[in-house]
Formats: sequence, structure tokens, C-alpha cells
Amino acid sequence: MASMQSRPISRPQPEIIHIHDSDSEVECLAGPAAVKLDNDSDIEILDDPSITSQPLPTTTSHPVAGPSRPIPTKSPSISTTSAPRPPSPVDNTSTAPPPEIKLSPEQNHVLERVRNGRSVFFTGSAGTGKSVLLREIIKLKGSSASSSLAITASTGIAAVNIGGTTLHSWAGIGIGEEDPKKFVGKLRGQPKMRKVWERWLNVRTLIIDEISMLDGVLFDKLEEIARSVRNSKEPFGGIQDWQLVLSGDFSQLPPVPNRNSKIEPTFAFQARSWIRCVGRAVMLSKVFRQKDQDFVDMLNDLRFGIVTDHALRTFQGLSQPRHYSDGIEPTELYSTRYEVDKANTFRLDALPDQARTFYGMDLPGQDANGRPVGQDAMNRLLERLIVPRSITLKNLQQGSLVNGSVGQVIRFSTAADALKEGVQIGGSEQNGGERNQRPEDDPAVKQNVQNGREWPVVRFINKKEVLFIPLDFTVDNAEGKVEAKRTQIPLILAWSLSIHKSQGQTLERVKVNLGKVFEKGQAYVALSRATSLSGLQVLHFDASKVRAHQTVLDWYKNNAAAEDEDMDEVDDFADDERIINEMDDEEAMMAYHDGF
Ligand SMILES: Nc1ncnc2c1ncn2[C@@H]1O[C@H](COP(=O)(O)OP(=O)(O)OP(=O)(O)O)[C@@H](O)[C@H]1O
Repeated sequence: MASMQSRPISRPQPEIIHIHDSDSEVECLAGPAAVKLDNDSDIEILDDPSITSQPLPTTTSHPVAGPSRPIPTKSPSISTTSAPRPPSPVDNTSTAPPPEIKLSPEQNHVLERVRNGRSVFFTGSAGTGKSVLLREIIKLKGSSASSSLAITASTGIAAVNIGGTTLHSWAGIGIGEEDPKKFVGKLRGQPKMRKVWERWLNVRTLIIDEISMLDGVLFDKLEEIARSVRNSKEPFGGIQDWQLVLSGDFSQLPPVPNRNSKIEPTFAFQARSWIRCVGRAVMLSKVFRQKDQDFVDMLNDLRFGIVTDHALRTFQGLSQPRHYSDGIEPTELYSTRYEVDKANTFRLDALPDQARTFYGMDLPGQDANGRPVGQDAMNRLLERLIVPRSITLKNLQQGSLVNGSVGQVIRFSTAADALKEGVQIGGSEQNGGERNQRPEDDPAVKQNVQNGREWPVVRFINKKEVLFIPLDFTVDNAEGKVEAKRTQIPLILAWSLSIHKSQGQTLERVKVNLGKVFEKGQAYVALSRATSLSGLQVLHFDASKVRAHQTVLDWYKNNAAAEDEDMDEVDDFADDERIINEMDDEEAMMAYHDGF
């Protein structure tokens, strides 16, 4: 087995987004074995709030400001290619042509509301097209983030899905523990915080996805910051001047508890300012992911913690392995990182080839007071991993965005050879911080051309090949300086995934193992990834695994009445839309301007 350790790389920091998750390794696999990538993109972010970091052995010192000691993360293995391999766990949703998307009346209703400059929070069960709608909204607002459009999500993985950044990163709040008054004082007083100040001041549309994973206390803090910066007593500093676009399903995964705090996280709807800022929720009710109404009904029951006898019999009856004639295996979902690792390692070890090992590296920086960051604090910070944003922007086009795409490591190559062969270098476009920069001018690529090391080349479903070199992932402190940094190849094994990581995905073949479910909403998230019962295998299903938060149940019950009112509005809108569709373009334009 060959083993390599990547040297810490000194280069400008990439644009970043934060992830509230922990993971410490970079893994990918050769041959048909899978590297799981998000959205058909070049990168897999490492996540999972369920995970505890591996203890990291400390090694040699490193030439970085402060007390930095580089810490190699657990070594990932990458197998070389040559011998025949087991079948790939390709997510076959990726191989299917993208479905044609025509927004439903209720989706259109939300889009219109945003077009009219109003704020909106839309929710709905898994598969009701919240992400699809959000991507349409982003298109409506100009397709990419700008000073007036903030595209954010509560977690990094969700942010990647919509081509955005984390709310934490956009808001400049670090891990969000600072007192809002103190934070605003810094924004006002410190020239280096000018950019963050201007961001808050100039934004016209703030999008926040996966709102269910945002803590209510943090929501209130952000609201207070907005009021102070915008110098207004109005909710969020004057919601009539700008708009909030919030999306998520509170029945899915809740906010991640802070391991170092005894305080239980709250839901965003429990924030003091929620009602004033967000108003009435719009409920999306049409489920697109599953076509089988019986399956949809059972999932809707599970969403609220209800397991009927029929559902119990159905899901327990799905425990037998499924056999697929094309050899494409289902994605396996587990509750804990331990199970995911074990399953992936088992598959990795079964490969006949020699393994190559690449080490990631963690480096502590300084906190906002200029103090060196200790290892515990650094581990906590790195729980929120970061991915370069530009990598996923190109996947924003509706229809071409496919969750859960799978790639394969097909060979190893040096950066110099990749450049010669015209193979794209993953993430290189953002490392130098300049758009349209030639790959060979990228500092990280330059360094890799010089050092002559070999890195994995991944082939994607669309046949595109990409060489992956280590990238820097940083967590910045409130002053914009590096507080902790991780350098790694942005790939992981993906025969199996954690349920947390699967949130937001659509999987046609999936094997769900509920043996160690520990979180409310977790079983629902896992089972609702499947598009059909025929593509679903379920292990260890029983009623005790299906739990929902009472506060969430109460919230949805109280908001059900609002849903009925919304449906009236949606029906009106559907009528308008039908009339419009029956008109010719000119008539439609006239009707539009006449307000019907
Ligand atoms: N208007 C539509 N027409 C056709 N298909 C749609 C439409 N809206 C969504 N879909 C499809 O339904 C599936 C689920 O959509 P999406 O991922 O946006 O749902 P979601 O509400 O965000 O789900 P989750 O809460 O589980 O993340 C996807 O395959 C998507 O392409």
C-alpha cells in the first residue's frame, strides 16, 4: 500500500460556505466503486451532524501564523484501477434524463409572491418541490448571488444544492454565538468588517433554505442585527423594503445541538421575531417525488409520527434484498457515521486493487480576539466544513441539477498531465479567487504542477473527467481571519451515506437501515428519499423508530387553517393561470398590465 501525506498548501482563501457538520476525512474510491458527489458537481462536502470527529493525531509543526500545528486527518484510501470490480452503486436517478419541470399552481403562487416583492416562507412534506421552486426563484432573481441577492442555507450541504453559501458565512457571524449588539458594534467600528456591513445593508432578497435546521435563537439574533444595521425598528430592519424567502420542512431534520452546550436547540418558528417577520406559511401539498398515492399517504403519516398497521406491514415487508438485473445497486442509508464508515470500508476492502492513502490536514488559526485556537475549539469549528462556492454554481440550471450523482475514480494523474490532456482540475477555478482564470494560472494548480504528485481522476455519469487536488476549507472568525483550516481532496466514499447527508436527495434505489435511528424525523427523511416501494429496501423498521417533535406537530396543526386559506389563493391563481394559458401572448400581456 502506498501512502502519501499532502503538504499544507499556502494560497489565497477560497470563497467559502460553512457546514454544521463534522467529518475529518477525504475518501474516494477507484473503479466502479463510488465517489458520491453532490448535484453532479465536482465536489463532495463532508458532513453529518450525527458524527463525532475522529481523534486526530498531532504531528509536526507547520509554518503558519500563531500556534498552528498541522493535524493530519484520518487517512482515506483510494484504490487503483486495473482488476474487475463489483458493480457500482450508481444512483440511477442520475442516469435518467432530467424530468421536465413545469411548476404547479401552488409553486407558481409562491413564485408570483416573490416576483411581487413579498416575503414568503414555504414549506411542505418531502418531495413537494421546495428545492425546485427555490431554484426557480433564484433564476427569477438573476441566477446568482449578488449584493442584492443572498442565496443561503442553514447547512453547507443545502447551500451547495442551491449554489449558495451558508447563512453563517453570508451574515459574517462565525459560529453565531456572539451577542448581536457586540457584533454590530464590530461591524460599525472595524474597517475590515465593512464588507459584511454592506452586505447587510444592500441585500434586497435574502434566501434561506433548510430553515428547519436553523436555531430559533439564531434567527432572533439575525433579526436584531438586521434592525441595527438598517437602523429601523421594523421586523428584520424593514421587511417592506426587502424580502425574506424561507424554505424547509420542520418535520425533517431539526437544528443540530451544540455538543458543548446544555441548551436544547429551538426551531426557527419558535423565535420571538418569527411571526412578525415571516407571517403565514405557504404549504406545498403536491408530492412529486413519489407517484404511488398509497406510498405518499404512508409517508405523510410517518411525517407526523403515525405508523398505521398497513404502514408497519408494508415497510416490514420490504426487508428482503432487492435484485436489479442491470447490476446497479441501491444507495445505502444509515443513521450514524460509524455505520456508514463500516459499510464503506467493507466495500473498499473488498476491492482487489492496491490502496493509495491521502492525508488531509487541519491547521488552527486565531480567534476574533487574536488568541490561538486550541485543538478542541478547532475541532468544533471544523465541524462546519466549507466548500468553494463557484464549484457548484454551474449546476444551478434547472433540470441539469441532479442530486446524488456518482463518480468513479478511474486513474491517478499529475496536475501537469491533466493540463496537457485538457482534464478539468476540480475547484481550480476558485482557488485564485479570479473568475475565468486559466487553470494553469491557479496557484494551487501551479504548486501541484511543480510537486509532480498524482491525484485521483474521477469520471462522472456525464462522462466528464475531473482531477481532484487538495483544496483548502476554512472557517473564518468574526474579523474575517482564518480561525481553522482543513486541506483535503474533496471526495468521500459513497456506497453508503448518512441519513443527514441524504436530506434533499431523490433516490430511485435505496436501502434504508433504521437500526440506529436516534433523531426525530430521521426515519421519515430516509424513507421519503425513495421514489417507489419497488426501489426501496428497509431494515429494522418498527413503530418506535418513527418519531416526530411535538412542537412541530403543534405548529403544523396551528398552521393547517392557514393552509386552507392559501389553497383558496392558489385556486384563484390556478384559474388566472388557466385563463392566461388560453390567451395569446398579446392578450396575456394586456391582461397582465390591466391586473386582469
Ligand atoms: N413541478 C414539478 N414538476 C415535475 N417534477 C417536479 C416538480 N417539482 C419537483 N419535482 C421533482 O420532485 C422531486 C422532489 O423535488 P424537490 O427535491 O425539489 O423536493 P423537496 O420538497 O425539496 O424535497 P425534500 O424536502 O425531500 O428535500 C424531484 O425529483 C423534482 O425534480
